[in-house]
Amino acid sequence: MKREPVISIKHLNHYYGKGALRRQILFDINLEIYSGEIVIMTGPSGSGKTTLLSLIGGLRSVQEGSLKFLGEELYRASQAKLVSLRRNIGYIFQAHNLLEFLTARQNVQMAVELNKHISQQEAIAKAEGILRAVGLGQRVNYYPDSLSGGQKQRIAIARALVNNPPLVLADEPTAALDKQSGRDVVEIMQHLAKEKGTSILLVTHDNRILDIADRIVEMEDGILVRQSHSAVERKL
Ligand SMILES: Nc1ncnc2c1ncn2[C@@H]1O[C@H](COP(=O)(O)OP(=O)(O)OP(=O)(O)O)[C@@H](O)[C@H]1O
Repeated sequence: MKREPVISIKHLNHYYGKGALRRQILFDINLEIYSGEIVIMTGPSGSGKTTLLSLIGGLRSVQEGSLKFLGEELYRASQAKLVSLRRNIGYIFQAHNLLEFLTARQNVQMAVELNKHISQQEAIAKAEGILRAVGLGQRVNYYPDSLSGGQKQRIAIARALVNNPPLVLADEPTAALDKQSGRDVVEIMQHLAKEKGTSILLVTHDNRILDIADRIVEMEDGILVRQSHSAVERKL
């Protein structure tokens, strides 16, 4: 039986600008990501990685080609469909985007309460549970300001994963961290993803974390120039 990919991209092109200023940024991208796979995307600055990530995340409209998330076509999808898609994706960015006036637990709890009609007690229990899983059980009532960069990034991971999304998108999650904190952060992501069967697409310049990937894809001038085949595809 052929497994349905979480993400399936075919002949995707993308352009910025209008008229004479219109410039093609992505060229004929083809990529599939399967359930539970960790895919790392590398490539020089300006090669189009963030653009591709934002298209996959439903943060931009697909202009040309096909991009399917769990079998649902995003090309010509309505805004309402994109909004509902975003609920199924966890986002982790370099700037962790935590709310400074909320504690670690409240930052995570808010993500739970946005998505589901569950009681406050349940939301608190879920938030505290995942904060323990990322090693912050002793810090649930701390404000981000009083935590280290690595600890803040772990809150962002907890927030991205707390609703068990099928896909997590991470853009340079270790860029602001020292070597050990960066390593800890990606190992926590790897561990939680494998435990829950979450797929992760992670953009990075950080060569020290490439070994956590099941597959590495490389972007150059808007073209996916190299991609190793995943174990899942090899088995098909
Ligand atoms: N909103 C925009 N409008 C016009 N051009 C843009 C826009 N966003 C990005 N670009 C251009 O598109 C190209 C690809 O940018 P993108 O941010 O996707 O690359 P990247 O590989 O993620 O780079 P980095 O590693 O530096 O984050 C760059 O030349 C950039 O200047």
